[in-house]
Amino acid sequence: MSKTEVVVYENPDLLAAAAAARLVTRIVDVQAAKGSASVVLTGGGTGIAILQELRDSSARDAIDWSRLDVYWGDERFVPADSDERNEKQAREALLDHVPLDPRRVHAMAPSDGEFGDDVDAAAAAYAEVLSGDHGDVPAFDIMLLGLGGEGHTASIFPESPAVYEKERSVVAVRDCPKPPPTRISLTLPAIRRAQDIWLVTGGDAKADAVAQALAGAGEVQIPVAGARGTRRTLWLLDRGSASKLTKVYQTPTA
Ligand SMILES: O=C1O[C@H](COP(=O)(O)O)[C@@H](O)[C@H](O)[C@H]1O
Repeated sequence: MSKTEVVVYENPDLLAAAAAARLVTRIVDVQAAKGSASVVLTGGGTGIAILQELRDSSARDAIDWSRLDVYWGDERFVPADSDERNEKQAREALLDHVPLDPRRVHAMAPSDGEFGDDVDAAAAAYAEVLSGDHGDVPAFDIMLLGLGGEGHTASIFPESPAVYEKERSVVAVRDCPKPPPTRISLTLPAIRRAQDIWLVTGGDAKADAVAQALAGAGEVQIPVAGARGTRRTLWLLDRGSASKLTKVYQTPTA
């Protein structure tokens, strides 16, 4: 299991800008080493702010966008044109502004897509997308994950059926405490296939969950505690979300 690293930025804007810069560097390094790279996106305020920062950064041109696979860690099961959809927000923030290969953008189905409102079928189809020809969930190069104040990550909520899932890589999620209630999510076993997991979040409302996860809480109560990469587990926080940590972590000056 990878060591946990924590970096605390002065404010949410700096956090988003620094995470975007880190993304460019990591994607370029992986592409140089292997030819192509894969990234798993998150929804949520910080996740989308990072994509906006990347769109506005001239360094984004260092990435070979045609050799990048894009996946999602979770999706809200709503119509394709809903503003709540993580894919729509990511497209508006970044994906529609860069020359990605559309065949390498792997979105989860919306509730008005080919599976209609059958969220189980949509989740099973995404599991097939992940397993592809090799039969295994990819060892994603970089996975971005946000978290909720009660400790959820992706759409895995505390004490919910999804947090107990050991076999499937993708599940349908119902009755979420946070709207919209129906979602699709990678499971913790699939999340733990990622090489790098970057947990990105800002604001005081996340401070308890961050502190509990980093203090070693169990993943059933605090699912984000179960998100660990095989190569690296990196928490990128702002002062608010880090405010209940007892240990002093690295705070960059710029
Ligand atoms: O609903 C979701 O929320 C979380 C966290 O979002 P935030 O806006 O509170 O930071 C996000 O990680 C997840 O992808 C999304 O579906």
